[in-house]
Amino acid sequence: MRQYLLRSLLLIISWVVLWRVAAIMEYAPHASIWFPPAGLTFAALLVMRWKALPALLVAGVLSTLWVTDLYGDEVVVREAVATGVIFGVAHCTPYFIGAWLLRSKLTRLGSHGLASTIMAFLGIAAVSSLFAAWFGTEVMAARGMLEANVVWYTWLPWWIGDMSGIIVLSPIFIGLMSWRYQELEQWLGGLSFRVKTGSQSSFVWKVLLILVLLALCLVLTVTADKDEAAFSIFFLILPLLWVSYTESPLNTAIALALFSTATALSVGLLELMDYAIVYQFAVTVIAASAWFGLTVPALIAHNQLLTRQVSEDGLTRTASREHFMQSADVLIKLSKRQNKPISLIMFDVDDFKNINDSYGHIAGDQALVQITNKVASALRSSDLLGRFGGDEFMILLPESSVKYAEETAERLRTEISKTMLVGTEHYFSFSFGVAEVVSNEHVMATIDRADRALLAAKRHGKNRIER
Ligand SMILES: Nc1nc2c(ncn2[C@@H]2O[C@H](COP(=O)(O)OP(=O)(O)OP(=O)(O)O)[C@@H](O)[C@H]2O)c(=O)[nH]1
Repeated sequence: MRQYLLRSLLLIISWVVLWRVAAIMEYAPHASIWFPPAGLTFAALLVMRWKALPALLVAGVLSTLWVTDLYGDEVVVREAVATGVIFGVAHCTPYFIGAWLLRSKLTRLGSHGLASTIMAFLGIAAVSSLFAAWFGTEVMAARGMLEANVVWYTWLPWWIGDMSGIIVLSPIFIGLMSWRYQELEQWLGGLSFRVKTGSQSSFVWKVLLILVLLALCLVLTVTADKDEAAFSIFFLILPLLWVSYTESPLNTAIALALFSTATALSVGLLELMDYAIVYQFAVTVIAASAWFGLTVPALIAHNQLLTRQVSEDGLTRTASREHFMQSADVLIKLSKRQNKPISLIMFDVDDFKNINDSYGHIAGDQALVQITNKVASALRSSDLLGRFGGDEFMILLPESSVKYAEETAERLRTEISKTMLVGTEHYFSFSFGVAEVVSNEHVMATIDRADRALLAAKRHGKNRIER
């Protein structure tokens, strides 16, 4: 309970402070370039659910009391409190529904849905902020805080301000909260806001570059005083996408927060109110694109993982059978074009079943890993080692005659016969079958001949090489 009260108090203070900061950046009555409290409301409702509502309502009341003071309105405190509660309900209801929808979608998506997570977040942010702006302006008009004839032109910037507040800032608030609410990470679709250790200097340089470019765009707009100059801010999408491709989600969230705060503050300081809507759209569009940018490294990493899973044997990390066949096909064609010999070794662990039976299957697995590591370290980097299945492996030796392949097999046989299964006194032994790829032969035909030679080695007493 104490922890809940402390969290609620922190939420109220943060919300009111952010609201006051946004009020400094107002460019139309009740509409600022971007509205950070909307981002906090959305993040709080997403993470704390209904438990965030009391604190948000209190924050709504406090800000209403303050706004009447800021605008110099003469309002009875009791009336202002009632307005605050109604405003709080109008503000929270759309975000509560939006956060609930996003949360239930995220829990269904699991850990591979980063692109869908981001798409759902952006869509829900746009729709829920639309309703929040509509309800908010209607409440203010109904309570006499906004004249009916200005509702329309207040509503649109309010919407864009709230939307950019959510799109730009909710992720950083969610990130900060995810340090306390660890279960969050499970349903962020692979988005991790954990602080990465290591040098941050390249990130700092990127942020400085973004701020310098932003300053140049703003100076250009002040000097030229033309729409075309104001629109130059959209070029900042490039460095911000660069950040999202190369940095962690937390750093992307920090860069977006700094960029948007600097933009919003500058519009007020440099009196660029005529172009405020351009900056609002720029901040929102750039943030939305940057969030999508985050999916690219995640998709690449996922792709690499899948590629590794299909090209490597899961246990021994040697080439999978499919990958071996594909690579062998290419290597054989290359050798034939260069008129160079290419050979194949098949080998099988002798009496491997005994290892499983005597020491268990886990020890059998470890034996396979130990054996393949040993064999791989004794081969050239151009040789290809693959698992045919069970305890049977194959090696393709480019630029090698059958004689060289036999010598290699003998070297491996001698080496292996001196090797013991870790933790036991069991010495390994292998049988080998060797064959050279003859012209225009498919790799399967060579494998078949090498396999028959291997069977002959087994028949002739094992721990030997046959050709
Ligand atoms: N631990 C473990 N065992 C495996 C794996 N794949 C296959 N095996 C077992 O390996 C054994 C292979 O036996 P065989 O090749 O038929 O016979 P062997 O005991 O090696 O005898 P020879 O080949 O005649 O020397 C079987 O008992 C399989 O169950 C694996 O990935 N891990």
